[in-house]
Amino acid sequence: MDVLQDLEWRGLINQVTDREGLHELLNNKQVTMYCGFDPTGDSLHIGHLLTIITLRRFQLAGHKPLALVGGATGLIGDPSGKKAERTLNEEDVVRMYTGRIKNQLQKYLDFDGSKKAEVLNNYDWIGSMDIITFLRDVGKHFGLNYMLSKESVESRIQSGISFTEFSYQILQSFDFYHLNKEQGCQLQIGGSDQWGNITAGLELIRRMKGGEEGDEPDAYGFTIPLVTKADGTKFGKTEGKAIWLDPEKTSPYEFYQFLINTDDRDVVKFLKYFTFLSEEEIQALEEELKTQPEERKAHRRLAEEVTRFVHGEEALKQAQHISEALFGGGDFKQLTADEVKQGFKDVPTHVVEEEEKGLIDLLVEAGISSSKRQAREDMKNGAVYINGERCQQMDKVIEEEDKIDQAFTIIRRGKKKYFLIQYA
Ligand SMILES: N[C@@H](Cc1ccc(O)cc1)C(=O)O
Repeated sequence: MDVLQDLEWRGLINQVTDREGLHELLNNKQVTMYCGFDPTGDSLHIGHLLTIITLRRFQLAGHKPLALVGGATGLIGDPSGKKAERTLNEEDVVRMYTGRIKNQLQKYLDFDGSKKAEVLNNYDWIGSMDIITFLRDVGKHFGLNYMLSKESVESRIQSGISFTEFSYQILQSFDFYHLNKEQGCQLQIGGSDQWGNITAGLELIRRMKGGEEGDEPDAYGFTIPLVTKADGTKFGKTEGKAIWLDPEKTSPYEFYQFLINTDDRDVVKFLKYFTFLSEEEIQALEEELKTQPEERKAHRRLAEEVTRFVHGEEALKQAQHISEALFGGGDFKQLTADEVKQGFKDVPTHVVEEEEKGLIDLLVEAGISSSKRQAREDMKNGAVYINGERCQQMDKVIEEEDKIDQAFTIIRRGKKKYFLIQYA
C-alpha cells in the first residue's frame, strides 16, 4: 500500500487537486511538501495533531516535510473557518508564540537523513517584503473576483472583514510559491478549511511561472478532514478546556485520559487517524470492541499510541501508572510525587508544616470537614479514605508511612471529593 492509498483507507483525504497526478508524483520521487501553523497561542493543541501526524506519514513514506510557522501570517490572521474578525496580538507576543511552536514542531518530525524535516518561519521572507513589491509582483496576479469567491471571504462579506484578513490568502499563496521556487516544494497539506488558501497558492505558482490555464500542474494541494465526533460536540475539548500538546498546559495524564474516554463510536476512526497501527491491527481492535467491549482495548491502545507519539515513552508510563491507581484499583502509594501532582492537578491542596498530625485535626484544618464533630461523623460513616483506603480509626495520626513519596497524602471524602495534603 503506498502513502496515498494508506491515507485513503484511513479516511484522511478530504480534497485533493489532481489525485492521479499526485499519486504518480509520490510514487516516482521524493516529494518536498509543507504545512503551515500560525502562532495563535503559546502551544499547539490536539486540533493540530492530525496534520502533524499526516506530515509524519509522508515522511515515513520517504518524502520530505517542511513545517512552517507563520511568524508573519500570525500577525495578520487567517479568516478561514472564522466567523468574525480576530483581534490582533502584539508583535512581541506573536514572536514568543512563534518560538514556542517552532520548538514543539521539532519534537514530532525526523530531522536526520535524506528526508530530513525542516522547520521554517515565513517571517524570514515575508517580513522584509516591501509594499510596492507586494502589490506589483504578487497582488497583480490576484483577481478581485477570485479572492472574493473564496469561502473564507464570501462568508464574511455581510458580517464584515478587514482588508488585513482579506489579504491573508495572498500571503499564504506567496509562501507556497516561495517554497516551490526555493526548495522545490510541490505539495501543501492542511485542514479542510485551508482548501481556498492552498488552491490560491497553486494558482499563484502557475501564474508566476508564466504558465497557461490547463497546464500540467507542477504542484498539488491536499486537505484532511475536520475531526468530528459522533455526539456532535467539538473535538479537542473536555469540560470546556482545550487539550494542548504542551505537557505544562495539559499533563500527559490528562492527555491520556482525554483519549481513553473517546466515545465507542469514534474509537476506530481515531485509531485510523491518529495512530500508525496497520489495517490488520486496527481491524483486530475493532473486532474486540464488538466482542469484548468491557475490556476497552481499542480505547487503551489509542490513548497509549497517541500519548507516546506526543509525550514519549516515559510520560506514557506515568500516565498509565496514575490511571491504574485512580481507576484500576492500583495502589496510590506506588505513585511518585510527580505522578500525584499530575493526577491530582486540580484538587484542593493543603500544606502542613508539622510532621505528625491527628487526622481529625487535619480534616478540619484542611477544610475537608467543617468541624471536629463533622470530621468524627465522616469517619464513623466510613466516608474518609487515606491514600485510597478507608480509615475509621478515630485516633489516627498521619505518619511517615502515610506519605506518598514523602511528599503527599491523598484524602478522599465521600465518593469523589479528593484533597491533597502536601508536606512543606
Ligand atoms: N493559514 C494556516 C496556517 C498557514 C500559514 C502560512 C502558510 O504558508 C500555510 C499555512 C492556518 O491558519 O491554519
